[in-house]
Order: sequence, then C-alpha cells, then structure tokens
Amino acid sequence: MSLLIKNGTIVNDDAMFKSDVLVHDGKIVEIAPSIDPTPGLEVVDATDRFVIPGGIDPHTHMQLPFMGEVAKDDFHRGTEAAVAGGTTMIIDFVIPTKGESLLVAYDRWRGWADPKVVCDYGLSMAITSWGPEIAKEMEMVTKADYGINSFKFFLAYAGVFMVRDEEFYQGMLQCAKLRALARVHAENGAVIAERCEHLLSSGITGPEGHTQSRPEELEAEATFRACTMASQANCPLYVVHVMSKGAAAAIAHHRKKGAVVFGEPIAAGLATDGSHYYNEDWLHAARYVMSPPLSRDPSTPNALMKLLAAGELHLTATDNCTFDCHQKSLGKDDFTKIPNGVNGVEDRMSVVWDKGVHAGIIDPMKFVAVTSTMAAKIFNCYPQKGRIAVGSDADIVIWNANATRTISKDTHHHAIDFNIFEGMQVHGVPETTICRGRIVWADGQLRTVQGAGRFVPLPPDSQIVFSAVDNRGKALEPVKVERAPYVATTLEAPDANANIVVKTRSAVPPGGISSIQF
Ligand SMILES: NC(=O)NCCC(=O)O
Ligand SMILES: [Zn+2]
Ligand SMILES: [Zn+2]
Repeated sequence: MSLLIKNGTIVNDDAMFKSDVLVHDGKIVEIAPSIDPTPGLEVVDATDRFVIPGGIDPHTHMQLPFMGEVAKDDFHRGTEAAVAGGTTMIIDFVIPTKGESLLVAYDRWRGWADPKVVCDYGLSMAITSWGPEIAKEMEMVTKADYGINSFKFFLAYAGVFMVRDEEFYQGMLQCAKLRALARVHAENGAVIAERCEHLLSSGITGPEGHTQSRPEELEAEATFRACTMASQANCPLYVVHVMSKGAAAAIAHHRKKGAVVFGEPIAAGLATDGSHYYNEDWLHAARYVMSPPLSRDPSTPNALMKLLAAGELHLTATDNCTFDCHQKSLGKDDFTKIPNGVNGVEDRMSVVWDKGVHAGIIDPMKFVAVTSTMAAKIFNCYPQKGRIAVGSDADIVIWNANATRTISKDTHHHAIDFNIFEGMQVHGVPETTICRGRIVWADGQLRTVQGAGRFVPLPPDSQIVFSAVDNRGKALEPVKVERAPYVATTLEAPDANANIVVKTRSAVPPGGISSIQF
C-alpha cells in the first residue's frame, strides 16, 4: 500500500522544512519538495499542517494486574486511545510477581499484547525480586529473541514490587554489564508505609491521605539515592514519572557531576496538580490517585515543562494505568486501597503541545524530541522510529497546531468513565495518524485492526545511553596501593612528648570525593 502526504511541513527534532512524503509498504521511501501523485496512490493533504514522527510513549501499563484489580485499558483499548491521540508506539512494562521467572512473565505479556495491539509496541521489564536466577534471566531477555533493553526497579510499593537498596544496586551492576538501561520508580517505600499507618490511625482515610503519605521529599530523597547508587554502579539511569521539582533537582545535580541520568515527566504531572486530592467530592479526589502523587505545588507543571525546554528533563510519557470509578471506590474507607494510576496515553501529545509549544516554552522541534525522538534514541530504535526520514517506519502524524479540542470522558477512547483532564481545552490536534503506512485515525474516526501492531525488539547498548560509560568506568576503577609487606614490630610505650602526625590522603578515593562537608 502506498500513501502520499502533500504540502506539509516536516518536523524532526533538529529541523523543520516543507516537503512531500511518499510511503510504500510501511516505510518512508521518498522525501522531496514536490512528489507527483500516481494513479492508485492515496493522497493526504497536509497544507498548513505539521508532519511529525508518531508519538512514542515509553511508559504504559495496559491491563496491569495491580492492587487487586486489573487496569481497564487493555492492549486493544489502550493502543486505540494512543493512536487517536497521535501516539504510534508504546513501551509497556512486564511486571513479574515477586519470585516469578522473568521468562514466564514475558510470555504472559506477549500473549496479552500481540493479538490486541493496533500500533507497534516494545517492552521494558521490572525486577521485583533478586537472586542469581533473575540475573541469568536478565541476560536471556536482552537477547534478540526477547528484545528487552531496560529494567525497572521500584523503590516503592513495599511488599509488592519494591526491592531493597542492595538488590537495586546489584541489579544495576547487572544492567551495566548487559548494556541495558536501569529505570527507577523513586520514592521511599519504607517511610511511606509507616506514614500510611500513622495517617489511617489518625482517622485520615480519604484520598488526601494518599498525598500526605507521600510528601515530595520522599520522592526527591529516593531520586537522589537512586542517582547516587547508579553512579557507584556506573550504570545509566532513567527516572520514570518525575513529579516534583525536588526530584528534578536531584537529577540535575547528578547530571552536573557527569552522571548519565534521564528524567521523564508525564502528561498528568505536566498538566494538572495535587489540589484535586483535597476536593470534597471523594470520587473526584480518588480519580487522581497515582504514585508519586501529583504535586501540591501549583507551579510544578509549568516548572517541569521549563526543565524539558532546558534539557534537564528529557522526554515525556504517561504511566497510563487506568482504573474506573468502581475500581477507585474500593478504597472508599482506606486511601491505601485506591488502585493507583491515571490516564494519559490519548492526551499526552495535545497536552504537551498546549502547555509547551502553544504556551511558548518549547518549539515544534523540541516537541518532537520530547514526545518521540528521545524515546527512540534512548530505547535504541532510532531512526527506525522517531524520525521522518527515508528508510524510517512510516509512523506519521498530521498535526494541526491551530485546531483545539476539549478533552472529555464522553469522547475519549479509554475504557474508563472519567478523564483527569476533563474539560481542558487544548491547542494541537492529531488529525491523521499513520502506523507503519496504514491510516489508523482520520476524520475523528478509528480505522484500526486488532493485532495489526508489531512487537519491536529493543537491542541493548543504545548509543545515547552507553557511549560515555566506559570512560567513566575507568575513572571509577578501584585504587590499589603497592607496598612492601607489613612487618610487625613490638609495640613500645607511647612517648607523651612526641608530635602527633596527621596523615593526609594522597589519592582520590574510588567513586570520587563527596561534596558533603562535615
Ligand atoms: N503510577 C501509578 O500510580 N501506577 C502505575 C504503577 C507505577 O508506575 O507506579
Ligand atoms: Zn511507578
Ligand atoms: Zn508506571
């Protein structure tokens, strides 16, 4: 099947230019100022429109079994919502239960996703327990047959997904060895568990307890700790759902010291805030329960967007993990039982355009970078994905920057009965979405086929992630002092009048000098 996109302005992360685009058999085969239509060619007019790489959402949880429930958006509804919003690839997480084989969990996720996806998808893998068997399976799943190149560690959800610091550290050593990216959910799970108990026993049972059990400091502390441990393991780190200024500052601190750390804000955190948790309508407040919580500081969404603009945060995702009102209401007497998670996969592109480009904070090229290209580079499928170029997959969105739409549960494609962005009017609308050469969304209608999306294996050793690591490693090698063997001497009584000699360090200790002053 062939398709010709005419008269549009192509936007990549590094350039914008007017050109036509010819697509054949799922690939972009020609880009030229003017391509003549030939008989039988479907022509899409993109006059006054941008022609952008389809969005890549690197953080979703379709049909995740979590907190006794299963997320409502499955791989069918979830990917339909994605393409309706201009996203043409998702990266979902395989999350084994504690002690479960990674291979068994992997097969389960592929079994769920392959027959249902309407767009391409890749997988990341969570490590929820630790031991030699897990380390061995990590190596297996990074092979081409499995196509995993990143592993996520939870420092929250005590007793469920959380790993201890030493497990996280060992996991990162293994990631570094396999040239796989470590990803982290950074919150202090142990302190959160204590605070939950305290709040409940003080009679705070509503959703306001959720945010009070997880103050921003606990996200910032865990982010700083994760970055520190990653630096010691010489392992690149990707911090998922950066929700607060403190967490972003921890990332910036380590990047200034040369660490390879990426920060991912999500649509929810860029467009809304934690004031909802204090809404007097219980159900309203419960809808926003996710972890880490939305920031209580109303200036945070704008600050996170500015950090994307400044290059201190790097790409956007959604953490799409949807539970409907009935599922949320299971926590009506106890906020710790409200299933955690919000929508985002359908609205991320419009929300980032509106709060970023329309607001004058980022330009269209940066928009493409933070919604698509950076994800393709980090997860090592660039330029197959994330670029409008000859030879790339024809994952393309015709974007109308001048159109607006009002987000609503009544028109969205999610499987839930509310939308956390309800009523928000956003500038920037995906008019046509093309997945590997097929139009899957046009004129406000889905034209999808279940199972038509493909699994995209993600190979390890992404350039943007690993190129600096070897030289950093040399600087971190342990230092050995060569000495003559120590010969024991008889101890003599100390001479009270002898001068005290203060020994000074002559070599930098492994891992560098701490900036903490005592
Ligand atoms: N974020 C959230 O609340 N739910 C999904 C699981 C996770 O990513 O932590
Ligand atoms: Zn998380
Ligand atoms: Zn998540």
